[in-house]
Amino acid sequence: MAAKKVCIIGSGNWGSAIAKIVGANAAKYNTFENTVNMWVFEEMVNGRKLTEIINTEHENVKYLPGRKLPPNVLAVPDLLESVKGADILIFVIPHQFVSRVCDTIKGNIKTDAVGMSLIKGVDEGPDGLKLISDVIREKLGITMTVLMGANLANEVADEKFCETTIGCKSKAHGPLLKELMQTQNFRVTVVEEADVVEICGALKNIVAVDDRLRSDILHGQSGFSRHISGSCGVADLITTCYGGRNRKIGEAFARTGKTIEELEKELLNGQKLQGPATAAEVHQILKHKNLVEKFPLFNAVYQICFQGHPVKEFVTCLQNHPEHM
Ligand SMILES: NC(=O)C1=CN([C@@H]2O[C@H](COP(=O)(O)OP(=O)(O)OC[C@H]3O[C@@H](n4cnc5c(N)ncnc54)[C@H](O)[C@@H]3O)[C@@H](O)[C@H]2O)C=CC1
Ligand SMILES: O=C(CO)COP(=O)(O)O
Repeated sequence: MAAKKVCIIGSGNWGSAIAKIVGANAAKYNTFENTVNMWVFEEMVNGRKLTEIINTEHENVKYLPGRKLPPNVLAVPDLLESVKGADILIFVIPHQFVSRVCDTIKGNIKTDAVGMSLIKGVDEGPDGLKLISDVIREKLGITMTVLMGANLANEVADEKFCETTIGCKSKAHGPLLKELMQTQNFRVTVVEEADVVEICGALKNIVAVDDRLRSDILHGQSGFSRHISGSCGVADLITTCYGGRNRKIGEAFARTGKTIEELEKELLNGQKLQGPATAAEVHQILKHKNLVEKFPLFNAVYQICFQGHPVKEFVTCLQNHPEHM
């Protein structure tokens, strides 16, 4: 069987951490072509192109400083060139950019390529909530899988032990993707319920902004029960609430009174928050379905982030939680 060509679409904090793993596994296993393309949204860093820095110093000095990437990870600034001939496409960009990226590569990828989304976020479709993997599947017509878990990019890049969950409906793709992603310190469980895995990853970011751990995510959504104990479930919720960027900005927002945009610029050096945008998207979806009252935590996060409600008002949403009425 011909070796599979892998392309990573994205090179931010998580994209670069994943490139470290994927590059090492591609070099180790004959299943994969040695060179792994990584699409980089080109920018200048200290007067040099980021792609040039990555390809000479093997480090993404802006988004994952201090950690070396394997030399077989090739930074490619041209999106179409990066995906050319790829059998496995790993999508790992902030969710607000996914539609544009898919529109660009549509018709220029292998029709039998398999996609794996590491993107945590949602979109709004005509019937309500739309998964990002569905956006990609619809736009590109390829088989989609997801990988989500309690994974902080810097810790994964530092090879701290953690687990992750691949959601993959196809029995053929599961072992292939596991071989590509698993290391001694990044342990992969493959499950069939890809939708559950993905929705857990997307919604926990809203809770993390709130800087408090609550279980609203689970209310009335019994389909979650099987995987909630996996890495993609409560473990991810806890991890993000303690150590993630959404938590960091949420806390600074409450302390300083600055806007989310100001804090993102000030504290994240180009990295993108997913929680506030997801809160806004979920709010729209719930509003259209007359379900806002059933999700008081999501609503409170939305009102505090976007409607100027005071942070202290958060407790009101718990005092008036439907469960207590
Ligand atoms: N960072 C983390 O610890 C983890 C992140 N994720 C998820 O992975 C996804 C990607 O996150 P990160 O890699 O951390 O990204 P990031 O937060 O570091 O975002 C910065 C990236 O966005 C790119 N970018 C900026 N403007 C762009 C544009 N107009 N079009 C395309 N790309 C543009 C930048 O070049 C950079 O590569 C998100 O959905 C996030 O929730 C999932 C697990 C862990
Ligand atoms: O998804 C993550 C951890 O699993 C990262 O969360 P943040 O985007 O809040 O850093």
